[in-house]
Amino acid sequence: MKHSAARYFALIPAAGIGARMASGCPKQYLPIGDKPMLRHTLDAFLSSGSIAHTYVVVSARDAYIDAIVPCGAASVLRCGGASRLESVRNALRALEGELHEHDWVLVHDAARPGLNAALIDKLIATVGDDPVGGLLALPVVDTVKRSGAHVHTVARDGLWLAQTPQMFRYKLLCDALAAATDASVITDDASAVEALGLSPKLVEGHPRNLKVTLPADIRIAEMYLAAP
Ligand SMILES: Nc1ccn([C@@H]2O[C@H](COP(=O)(O)OP(=O)(O)OP(=O)(O)O)[C@@H](O)[C@H]2O)c(=O)n1
Ligand SMILES: C[C@](O)(CO)[C@H](O)COP(=O)(O)O
Repeated sequence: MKHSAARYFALIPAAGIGARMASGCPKQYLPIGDKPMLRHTLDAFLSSGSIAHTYVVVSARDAYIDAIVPCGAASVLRCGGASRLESVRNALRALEGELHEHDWVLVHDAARPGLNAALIDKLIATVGDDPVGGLLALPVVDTVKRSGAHVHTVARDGLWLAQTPQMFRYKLLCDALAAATDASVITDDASAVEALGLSPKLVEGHPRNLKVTLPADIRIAEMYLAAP
């Protein structure tokens, strides 16, 4: 349920280099169908009536973003860091004084262009006024193996694959990320909140909201984005 007094802001970390994609430019600027990946992601928030404003965080040297963001449609924060954690933390610091402590922040990977307004509204409605927050995620459907000296199966009951957006109130998210030290362990916003002993709500997302990480993911994203 969306609360009329609540305000919802989107924060899109887009300061990565896409090393695993191994393309000529940062993957968030690769074309998917008729427009760059990041533009698809941005348009999902611009098409949602629930989002008061969208912020995109990029590296200080980013040479692509100005051609992507329609004038005034979103705010570009040139404070990207060496990790996703640092980029989000830097962006939250840059928004101090602009966001109120109870404002909701939906952090969403630029690399997940399949997001749509329906998934955004589902997350907002399902989280409601939860005291912690929540994230889109998918229940694991395959059998999971852990590699090592003796390969073994991990029980998949209760296992989910985290997606984004991950939504938390501004102050809680700032506090959680300020306390986070190891970007190799804190690989999403929810894990920083969990490290405080809190339990975010898991909201079932959709396979279309995949993270475009490897070259083969481009075709999958194109398929989903070609369908209305
Ligand atoms: N220093 C970083 C690293 C990542 N990201 C963003 O976090 C999201 C998820 O990260 P990932 O898919 O890993 O993107 P990259 O880090 O660019 O990919 P790779 O790990 O292959 O380099 C992406 O939208 C990416 O732009 C970011 O804002 N700042
Ligand atoms: C935030 C995330 O997309 C949730 O699954 C994921 O942790 C990002 O990982 P990456 O290594 O930064 O792509």
